[in-house]
Amino acid sequence: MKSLVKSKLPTKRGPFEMYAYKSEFYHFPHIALVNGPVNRDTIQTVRIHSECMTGDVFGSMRCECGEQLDFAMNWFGEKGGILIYLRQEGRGIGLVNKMHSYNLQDQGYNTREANEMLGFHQDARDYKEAIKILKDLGVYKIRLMTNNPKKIMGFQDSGIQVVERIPIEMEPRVENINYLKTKKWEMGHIFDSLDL
Ligand SMILES: Nc1nc2c(ncn2[C@@H]2O[C@H](COP(=O)(O)OP(=O)(O)OP(=O)(O)O)[C@@H](O)[C@H]2O)c(=O)[nH]1
Ligand SMILES: [Zn+2]
Repeated sequence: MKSLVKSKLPTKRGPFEMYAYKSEFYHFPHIALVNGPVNRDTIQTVRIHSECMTGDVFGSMRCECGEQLDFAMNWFGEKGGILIYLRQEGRGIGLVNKMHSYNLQDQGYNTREANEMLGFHQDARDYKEAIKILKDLGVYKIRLMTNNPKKIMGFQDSGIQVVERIPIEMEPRVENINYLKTKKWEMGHIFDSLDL
């Protein structure tokens, strides 16, 4: 996969190079923010972040995406690393369906049940395009910042080695504690440092 365009992006968190990639499945381009240097032998710290407009842009407290994005960008701005921003809004079901899911969650269903009631799989994502982007950037060994074991499994037989997992656990709030519990107990996410 080749990038469409690359530009400099100085941010409050540090200096990044921004790359845009055309996706086969999503309308908007995936983005990579790179604070280098990158070469084949260095182990890069990588965050694969799925778009969450409500959390990333509007500061929603229903999930912890916005805080995770801040955490990763602060880390990479300071110490170097790569953020891949995939346009998989709502775990791949899109913003409008995610809002329908929020209404079901307000009636007492959890985030997994709500997805299934809307006719979707509990998690409609895969990470193949992220792998292609990392290869284009020349990355072959990574520390992956995630609590989701499925993201690590996505790298099996990919030619990219995940040498370590870096947890990215945000302190729960009243608005998202049940959501985090569902992710832990029904969707297999790892939250070792949180009492959920
Ligand atoms: N369908 C749906 N999507 C949600 C909901 N809450 C957050 N999301 C989306 O979930 C995605 C983030 O996935 P998460 O399950 O929070 O975390 P993850 O990316 O699998 O794992 P981490 O790497 O540990 O953050 C974003 O695309 C959000 O828009 C929800 O209740 N329903
Ligand atoms: Zn979110």
